[in-house]
Amino acid sequence: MSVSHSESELELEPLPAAAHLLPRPVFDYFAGAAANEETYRANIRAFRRYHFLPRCLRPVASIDSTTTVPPLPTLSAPLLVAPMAMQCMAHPDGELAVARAARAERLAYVASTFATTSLEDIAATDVPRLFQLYCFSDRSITRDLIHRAARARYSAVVVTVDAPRFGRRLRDERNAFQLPPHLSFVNFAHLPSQHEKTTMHALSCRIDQRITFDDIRHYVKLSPIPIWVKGILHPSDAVAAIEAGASAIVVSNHGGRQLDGSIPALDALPQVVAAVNNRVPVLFDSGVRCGEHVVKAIAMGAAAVLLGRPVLWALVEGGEPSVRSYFKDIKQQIHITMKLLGAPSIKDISSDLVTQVNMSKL
Ligand SMILES: Cc1cc2nc3c(=O)[nH]c(=O)nc-3n(C[C@H](O)[C@H](O)[C@H](O)COP(=O)(O)O)c2cc1C
Ligand SMILES: CCCCC(=O)C(=O)O
Repeated sequence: MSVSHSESELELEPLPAAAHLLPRPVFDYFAGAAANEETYRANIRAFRRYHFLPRCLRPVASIDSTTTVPPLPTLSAPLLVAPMAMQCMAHPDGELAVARAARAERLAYVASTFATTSLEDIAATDVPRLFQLYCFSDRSITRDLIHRAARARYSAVVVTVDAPRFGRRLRDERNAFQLPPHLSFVNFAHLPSQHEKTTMHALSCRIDQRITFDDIRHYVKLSPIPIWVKGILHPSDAVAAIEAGASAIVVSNHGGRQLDGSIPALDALPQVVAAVNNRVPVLFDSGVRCGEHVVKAIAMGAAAVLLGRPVLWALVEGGEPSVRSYFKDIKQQIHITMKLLGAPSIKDISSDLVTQVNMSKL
């Protein structure tokens, strides 16, 4: 029997309640991905191809999921909130609600360059924090953002390298998606042009399409705080980023929002981990939907995982309390998974505890 496209989508990821609470163009911006959204779906499906190979009779009465990814303070679990733009479209409290929930649960927050709350106001929540940076052709803007992040005591700057331009997002094109008029890109409040402060296209046109690893080297020298690189899939790029001075790598395909047809991020992880060879922490995002996914990524070499869209759905549903209860839920899922896997601490989640299904035998 043939399954209709929408039924197979629902099996992959049930439609979040947020779908009914948001204006269609906003929901589509959050949920959507590039072109045919194949990579988006493949990211989530990839987790089904890796299975746990649990160990038994190990002492699991107490589970410790605390994790340290320098230079962040110790986290209660290996979880960060992925940088996601324009969170005030999801809820009036936007970035502040998510940051406060993360702080309460001792998780870290990555603030987007294109946030609708200033990086200084996010810092005032005192959440363990990183600042995600898009590099602009006008280098004074980029330098200014780095120095502001350092002054606001962000632990590191996370440079996104998979978006020299934004992906071909057909839903946004169809909806002529724009930031709603009551919001603006407040990190750019000082720019003279009102148009640029409020128009996604105008700002994104300013992203530097010529940056190379030499520029990463340049920003590493210039930055008072460490530089991480987000959006790596190719192992050679991971090595080049480390040689340029990156202190951590985030394996990600931007949740399928950039190059459709890219490898599922989970499939890219083991080779990057092997190439990095413990020189710096490797983090992971794209398609993580539950605690079991987090533990699989850790077993495959990730030091920690960034949570994307599910955080937005919780934010839409009920602001800070809903985000906090989402964090509690996923931490509980991680604890149960670790217990049943026979891995009482994060360092016990070794690579032999996950095995890839041999597709030819299925
Ligand atoms: C609505 C939305 C906005 C995003 N904005 C940014 C951003 O400003 N900077 C960035 O580096 N990544 C951004 N991302 C990508 C996320 O950081 C992350 O890589 C992605 O959400 C992971 O995929 P998942 O949500 O399917 O798990 C965004 C993702 C979404 C869904
Ligand atoms: C203009 C904001 C774009 C943020 C982004 O990276 C994304 O939507 O994926």
